[in-house]
Amino acid sequence: MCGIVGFFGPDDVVGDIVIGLTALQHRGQDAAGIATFDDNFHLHKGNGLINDVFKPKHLKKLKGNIGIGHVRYTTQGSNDAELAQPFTTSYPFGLSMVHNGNVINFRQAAKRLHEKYHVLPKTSNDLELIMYTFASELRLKNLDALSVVDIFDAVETTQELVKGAYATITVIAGHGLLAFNDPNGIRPLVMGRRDTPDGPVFAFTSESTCFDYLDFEFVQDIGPGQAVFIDKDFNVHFKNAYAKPKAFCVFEQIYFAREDSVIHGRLVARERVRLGKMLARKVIESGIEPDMVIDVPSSGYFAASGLAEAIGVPYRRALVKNNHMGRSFIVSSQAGREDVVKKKLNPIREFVEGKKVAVVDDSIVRGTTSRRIVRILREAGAKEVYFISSAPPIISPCIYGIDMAMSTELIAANYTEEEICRYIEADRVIYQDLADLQELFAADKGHGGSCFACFSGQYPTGDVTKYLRHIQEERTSHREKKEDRPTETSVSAKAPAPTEH
Ligand SMILES: O=P(O)(O)OC[C@H]1O[C@H](OP(=O)(O)OP(=O)(O)O)[C@H](O)[C@@H]1O
Ligand SMILES: NC(=O)CC[C@H](N)C(=O)O
Ligand SMILES: [Mg+2]
Repeated sequence: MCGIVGFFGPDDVVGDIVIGLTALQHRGQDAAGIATFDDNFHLHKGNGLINDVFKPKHLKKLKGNIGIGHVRYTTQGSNDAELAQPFTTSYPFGLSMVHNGNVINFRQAAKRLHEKYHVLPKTSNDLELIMYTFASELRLKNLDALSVVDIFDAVETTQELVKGAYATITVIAGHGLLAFNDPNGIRPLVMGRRDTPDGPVFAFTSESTCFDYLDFEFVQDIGPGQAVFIDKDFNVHFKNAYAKPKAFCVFEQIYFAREDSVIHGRLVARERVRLGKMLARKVIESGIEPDMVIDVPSSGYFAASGLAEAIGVPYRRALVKNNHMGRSFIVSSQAGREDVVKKKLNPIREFVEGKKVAVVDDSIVRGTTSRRIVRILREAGAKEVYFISSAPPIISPCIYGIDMAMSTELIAANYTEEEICRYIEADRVIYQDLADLQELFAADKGHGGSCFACFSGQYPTGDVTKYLRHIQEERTSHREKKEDRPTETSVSAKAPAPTEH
């Protein structure tokens, strides 16, 4: 996943961009980049967190009243700084683009770029496919009198040709700021506005939490296939939604997005409490009788508190997180993920000693976190440990921007619940039911359609068998080359062989 922002107003926007990106740091930790435009594009990007990449001397050079920013969590190509976003191209007009998501017809789109538009992308970042397809379509218009219709026409052709998930923001130099989403609206993108004495500032960001920090009014979500263009006179133009069914990523609600964001009318924190409450039925049916419910920080908290409330068992924060460690799940190697998990969480012995503990996390993906948590809780004296996931078993790769691209690395795709329970050394593992999750996010409940592909194997963009095969082969050969072989506890190249304890 990545985080994207774009701002356009009467004054320099770099300050807003930095604050916006900082609020989105949970969406990407590999790299960060900002491009602004005054008479020229000013671009700075590099590997690391916002505070590592942007020093005052860089920010000083990022002049202009229009600009975009990106925090990257790699899903295509390498982690090299060269592949960090934004990307820019000088023709037509000068364009700079960022995106969140993942293109799934990479080869076909690259071939078309080469054969039809005579463009050779410089890197293996899928952003180039979106940007050059859009740029090439725009080039076919009358550039002396470019109209909003022309821009939306080029967007629509791009949406037809480029398959997958992509929420995008583009600066069109001298013309304005454009945002558009893929036809299914898989990734989040919201629009906001702040009025100043000198005129309005418009913003597009991955999540609404940015607007709270920046004092912006939320205007609307950018829906499936929708595009919004702010022209140079600050007029706002809309291209309506695409005819495809909306398939918003439900994993954003479960894990990825920040709890204080509102996405498609739903406050993420509230949905997580609901997910926790929904688990009560399964917990009661299982016959376990925990003395306390605890959460796995950071993202297990709201579900844990919901479950505790629903089953009438005290909630305690009994795992302390080292706030200097980021998200483990978005670290790109298994060894790195294990290292983060190890340094990140520490149990409070006095709270758990002699207790039957129900520990709630948002999800079990590769099993790295859950296995470690159960172990440290036992070492701290817990009598029994029940591991409870507010997400259903993740059985299929995500091909839309969350880096769980191979089924071999998904523990639930390869093992039964009993085997997983033995592997993580828990006394019981309980998962959310998929049917309950689908009921909570049903189309008729205001959310308007969700993507459940990682839980159900049903992909909203059609038959993706070829792409899944391609990505499995590519990742496996990449890992073999890097000799990132599985460690004893690793599930990165093949899910673990469950053992008895
Ligand atoms: O089964 P795994 O492969 O370990 O993946 C699942 C874990 O990864 C995420 O946590 P992460 O540490 O990334 O972020 P968080 O601090 O926001 O919970 C998620 O919240 C789970 O705890
Ligand atoms: N997670 C994302 O949204 C990644 C965007 C893009 N595919 C990249 O790797 O840079
Ligand atoms: Mg976690």
